[in-house]
Amino acid sequence: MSATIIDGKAFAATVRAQVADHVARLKADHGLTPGLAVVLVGEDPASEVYVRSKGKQTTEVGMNSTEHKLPADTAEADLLALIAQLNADPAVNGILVQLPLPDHLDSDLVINSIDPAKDVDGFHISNVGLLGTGQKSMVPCTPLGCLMMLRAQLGSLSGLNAVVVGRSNIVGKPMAQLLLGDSCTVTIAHSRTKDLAEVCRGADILVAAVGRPEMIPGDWIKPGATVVDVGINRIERDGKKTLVGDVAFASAAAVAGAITPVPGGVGPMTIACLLANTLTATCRANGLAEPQGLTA
Ligand SMILES: Nc1nc2c(c(=O)[nH]1)N[C@@H](CN(C=O)c1ccc(C(=O)N[C@@H](CCC(=O)O)C(=O)O)cc1)CN2
Repeated sequence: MSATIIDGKAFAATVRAQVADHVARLKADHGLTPGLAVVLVGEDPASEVYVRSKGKQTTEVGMNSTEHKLPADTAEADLLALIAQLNADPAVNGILVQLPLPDHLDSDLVINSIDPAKDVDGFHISNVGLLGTGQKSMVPCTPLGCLMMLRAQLGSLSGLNAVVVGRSNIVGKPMAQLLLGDSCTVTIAHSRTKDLAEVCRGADILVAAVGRPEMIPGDWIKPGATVVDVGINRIERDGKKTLVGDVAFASAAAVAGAITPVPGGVGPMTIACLLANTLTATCRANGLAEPQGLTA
C-alpha cells in the first residue's frame, strides 16, 4: 500500500484564502479590520522565523499586524504591562506570545494574563477549560489544523480509534479533546506507555506529537490508518541538516492510508489556523456570525 500524502501547504493556502475572503467582507460590510499582535521575547532563531512568517501572512489576508520584539532579559512586569496594554486596545483582536519564553519568565502566568477572548493561541486556562468541557473556546492552532485535515481526509471521525502520542498542553491534550469532540475513542499515549507499539497498532487515526525524530516506524501503524505527524525535528543526516517528523516517513507511508509529511504537513496549518482564530475572535468581539468551517 502506498499512502495518500496530505498536502498541508496546499490546505493551508485554502484556509488563508477563506480567511482573506471573510476579512474583505468584514471591511466592506462592517468597516472592521482584524488586528493581530505578536510578542517575541529574545532572539531564538526559529521563533524569529515563525514570527516573521506570522506577520507576513497576517497582512497578506488583509489583517493588521503588529510585532512587539522585546530583549531576552525583559522583566516579567514589563511583559505583563505590554499584555495589559494590548488587552485594552480595541484595535487588537488577537494576542500571541511566541513560545518558548526565556527561562526567567513564567509562561503560565504570562499566558493567563492575556484576555481569553483575544487568546488566539487558545492556551489561556479559561480556553483550556472551555475546550475540555465542550464549550465554545479559542482552540490551539496546531491541533485545530490537524482536525481540519482529518475531517477533510476522512469525513466523519465518529467511532474511530484515535491514538495521540504526546501529552503536551499545546498539542497532545487539546488534540485529544478535539478528537473526543468528534466522537473518536481516544487514547493519549506517551513515553511511559506500556507497549506503545501495540497501542499505536490499534489506531485508525495516529497523531504523533512527541518531539522525537522518527520514533514511530511503519510496523507500529495499522494498515490503512491516517497518520498525522506533528513533529518538527532538526537532525543531521549524511552530514546535512534536515527536518524530520516523529514518524519514520518512508516505512509509515508504505502502510498508512494517508499521512502528513514533514515539512509541508501540519506546520503550515499552524499559522493558517492562527489567522482563522484571529478572524473568529474579531467576529465574536463584534457580535457577528462566526466563519463556518474555520473553527472546531
Ligand atoms: N505561541 C506559540 N508558540 C509556538 C507555537 C504556537 O502555535 N504558538 N507553535 C510552534 C511554532 N510555530 C508557530 O509558532 C510553527 C512551527 C512550524 C511551522 C511550519 O510551518 N513548519 C514548517 C517547517 C518550517 C521550517 O523549516 O522550520 C513545516 O512543518 O512545513 C509554523 C509555525 C512553537 N511555538
